[in-house]
Amino acid sequence: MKVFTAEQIYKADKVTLEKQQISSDALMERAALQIFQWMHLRMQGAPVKIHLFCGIGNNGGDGIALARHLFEHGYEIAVYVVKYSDKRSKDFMINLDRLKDRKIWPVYMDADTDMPEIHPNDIIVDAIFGIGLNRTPDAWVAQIIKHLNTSKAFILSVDIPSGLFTDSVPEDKEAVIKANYVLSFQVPKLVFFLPQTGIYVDHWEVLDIGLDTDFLMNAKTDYELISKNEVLQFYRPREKYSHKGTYGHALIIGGSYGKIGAVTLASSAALKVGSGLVTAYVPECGYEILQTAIPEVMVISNGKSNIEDIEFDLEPTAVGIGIGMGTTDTSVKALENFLNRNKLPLVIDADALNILSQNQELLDLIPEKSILTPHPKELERLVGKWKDDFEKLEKVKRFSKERKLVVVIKGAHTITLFDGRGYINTTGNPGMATAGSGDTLTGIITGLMAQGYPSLQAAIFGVYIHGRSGDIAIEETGYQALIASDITKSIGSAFLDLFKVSEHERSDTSEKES
Ligand SMILES: NC(=O)C1=CN([C@@H]2O[C@H](COP(=O)(O)OP(=O)(O)OC[C@H]3O[C@@H](n4cnc5c(N)ncnc54)[C@H](O)[C@@H]3O)[C@@H](O)[C@H]2O)[C@@H](O)CC1
Ligand SMILES: Nc1ncnc2c1ncn2[C@@H]1O[C@H](COP(=O)(O)OP(=O)(O)O)[C@@H](O)[C@H]1O
Ligand SMILES: [K+]
Repeated sequence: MKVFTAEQIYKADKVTLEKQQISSDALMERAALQIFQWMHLRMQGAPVKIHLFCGIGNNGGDGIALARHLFEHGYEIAVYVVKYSDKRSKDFMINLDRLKDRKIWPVYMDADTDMPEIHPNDIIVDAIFGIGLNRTPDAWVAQIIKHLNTSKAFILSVDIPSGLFTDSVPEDKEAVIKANYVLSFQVPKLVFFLPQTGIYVDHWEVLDIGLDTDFLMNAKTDYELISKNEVLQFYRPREKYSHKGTYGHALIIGGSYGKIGAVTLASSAALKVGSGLVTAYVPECGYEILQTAIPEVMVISNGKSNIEDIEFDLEPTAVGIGIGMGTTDTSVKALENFLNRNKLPLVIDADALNILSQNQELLDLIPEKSILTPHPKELERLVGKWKDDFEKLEKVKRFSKERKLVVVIKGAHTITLFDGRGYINTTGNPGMATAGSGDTLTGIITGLMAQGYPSLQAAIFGVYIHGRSGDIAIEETGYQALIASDITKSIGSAFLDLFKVSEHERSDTSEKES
């Protein structure tokens, strides 16, 4: 699913009005009806008080139109107009008149109005600001937002939490609605997925308001959301007359005394995603451990106490390097010598990333389309500090484009960047914030590359499968007890899940068939 900028949404809006020959008021009505139906389906007329806080722009207009539908279906409503400006939008006015025609009189709120009483069991509809927010709300509006946030009532935001910009981080962290649910029109917004702004969105859902399909299909976006649909096209089935040689040979290089577990985790994950052969290259201390822990993995030991040189006479189809290998001078030399000889695109993680950060000239030796998988600290060492999440994305985009590398920014929503475009993952959970889960990811991506998945696909698909495996694993373990090897154990279920049809999709099909 594409992620549009605010400009693209306004453009889609304009194109839709022209192509469908409808008024902007009709589009607002569609939007309001969609929200109403969403609420009505869940509430079924429940006698819960609904407080609608509306601004004076089109987001406010949506809220006012929604109030009318709720009223006509017997819901108990209270409508507030937050008068943060005199420039009321045309469609806001049209809908306000419709409300007054039904003898509903909103409470007009300005800097002097007392805060309304809200019971924790009430529902709040937040339609104060939408994607048109262009400066920090005034202090008294921020006060209202704080009041709503502390009310403990369920908050449903229309389109975007009020106070959240679409392209920057809020200055006043308190002046943003913390939404329990956001109903976003047609497309999700980038801010739903970044650590500094995603905290304002507990859950989100897209409502189809019938924007022009051609525009939506053809628009080029900087970001794309990656769910099952997007990765299914990458999946490569197994061939009947294939053999293990068909599925490549993954080589995992890393480990040091006390950190052989990292290589063990990565190697078993590479096997579990289907790599035909997997070899681990480790220092002497890792030899017996690996041979005992995973009988399916072949092991090469350099006979030394650390990764001092990297030499082997096999022909891997993909190499994952860096996990647990340390950053001593000997490891640096070993990496440099290896990079001088290597031609294959690599998966580079952990200590190999740290070595590159400290010896940036080595970056020139990395083959194009290699994959870097930094967590936030490793990323900072690599590209320097950033002011906020937006600057981080721009910095990494530039870095990845200049060097023609795939960069996987790990986090709650891992973002894979390549060639100026970002792919936002939707699987995974906080249970995965646990030792070794990154090593598992390195193994998964290397295992996919070994089978011939092009590097960008291997990264996007690997991140998806890693997160999905974690999601399946917590069904058994819960968040706290999830450990990295549980992720690996669930990789098989994550592959099977790719082809499962959800209840939701099944009912869609049967509706179409009947
Ligand atoms: N294509 C779509 O997605 C549709 C969008 N609609 C709604 O339209 C919204 C956008 O509407 P608008 O462009 O009117 O913008 P908003 O309703 O977000 O904001 C209203 C106006 O307030 C002004 N403003 C911005 N920040 C302010 C501040 N801090 N203090 C005071 N004034 C401020 C701006 O000039 C802005 O135009 C969307 O979020 C959505 O809810 C729907 O009505 C239907 C279709
Ligand atoms: N809160 C979270 N939600 C979803 N995924 C997470 C979360 N925290 C961590 N992860 C995932 O777990 C992995 C952690 O990687 P990393 O920090 O390198 O771990 P380690 O170094 O212990 O192996 C990443 O793939 C990251 O996306
Ligand atoms: K809003």
